[in-house]
Amino acid sequence: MALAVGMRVLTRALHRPWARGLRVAPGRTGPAAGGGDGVRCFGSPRVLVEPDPAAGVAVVKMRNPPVNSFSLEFLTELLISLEKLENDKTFRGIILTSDHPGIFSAGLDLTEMCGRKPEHYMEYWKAVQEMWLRFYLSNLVVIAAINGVSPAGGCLLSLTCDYRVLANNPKYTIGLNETRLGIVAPFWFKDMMVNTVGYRTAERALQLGLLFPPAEALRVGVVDQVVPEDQVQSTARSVMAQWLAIPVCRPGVQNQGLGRAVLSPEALGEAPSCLIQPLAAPDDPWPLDASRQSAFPPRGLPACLCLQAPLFLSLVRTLVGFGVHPKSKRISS
Ligand SMILES: CC/C=C\CCC/C=C/C(=O)SCCNC(=O)CCNC(=O)[C@H](O)C(C)(C)COP(=O)(O)OP(=O)(O)OC[C@H]1O[C@@H](n2cnc3c(N)ncnc32)[C@H](O)[C@@H]1OP(=O)(O)O
Repeated sequence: MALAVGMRVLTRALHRPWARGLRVAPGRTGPAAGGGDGVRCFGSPRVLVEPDPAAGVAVVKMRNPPVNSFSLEFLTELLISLEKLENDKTFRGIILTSDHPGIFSAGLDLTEMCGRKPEHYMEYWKAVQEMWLRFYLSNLVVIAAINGVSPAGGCLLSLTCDYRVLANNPKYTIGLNETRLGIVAPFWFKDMMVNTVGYRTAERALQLGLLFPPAEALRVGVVDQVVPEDQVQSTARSVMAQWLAIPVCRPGVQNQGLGRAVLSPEALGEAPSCLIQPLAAPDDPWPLDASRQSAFPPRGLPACLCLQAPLFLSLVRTLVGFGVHPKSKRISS
């Protein structure tokens, strides 16, 4: 199904350039409607923040219809909300969830990744990386209350969190399914999965592009807890309370070298530039660019999903050389 949707979206974007960027999220700008106990919600058109200052927690709800895909606008608003909360000493934790139960996030916005100018790909890719790094390195405790399907980038976002609670609905699958779309998960997606579920499970999951239903997701460890749908929020709240009872939870874990394992001190220093380069060097248009599709057309894949040589190398590195990337060595050491 994901493959079919991916193709549909890409084809549509290539043929209807006028439609790009027109998905407007409904909702309020500036301060939003009042929350419970007289506390005001705030946020932006695509991200709603429901603060609970007494608990030191804010619920961050993604609302970028129809599927909470990571458009550039959405990523920007999400990061601004995160920064606001980080800069406000009232808050020590956030619960990340979707405002549309049924879909946590469809991941990267496929319409951002084709038919655009190279500068756009650079900007978009930087925003994706920024999202990953900022959530992964946040000084706030982040709990994912996953109330819907969560493929690819949606899964990545939840992997940046300290704890994942998934609603027990067989439709709510989660995983890195990129290979099913004929694209490859960047090595840092892979590293996040390796850190979470271990090497062999991650290897198989990425190669086959597996989307795990709840029971399976729990078994392999992609999520930490599976609960009835109506208990996702309350469970996330109690987990948060547990974390916040630890005086220095996030920094403490980092100092012990337990969490945030992908980002060793060296990796942190070099992350932004070294991550951008492999996929979007200035003279190397985005691999999905329709104008450069002929170099590597794997049989059975539509032209718009064909990989270019640099991406192909990256694919080989991920699939065949799983674990030989320098960053993987850092993880296992
Ligand atoms: C070369 C690239 C290099 C590196 C990138 C690698 C990393 C990539 C990471 C990613 O995240 S890629 C994106 C992967 N995402 C998916 O595979 C999800 C695809 N979507 C779905 O499976 C389903 O849409 C769904 C999320 C399960 C929801 O299903 P539902 O039946 O509820 O809705 P429907 O399929 O009808 O979709 C509604 C609407 O939304 C559009 N859509 C869906 N996904 C995306 C998306 N990722 N980006 C942009 N738009 C998306 C879909 O086309 C429909 O639009 P329409 O109503 O106008 O037809």
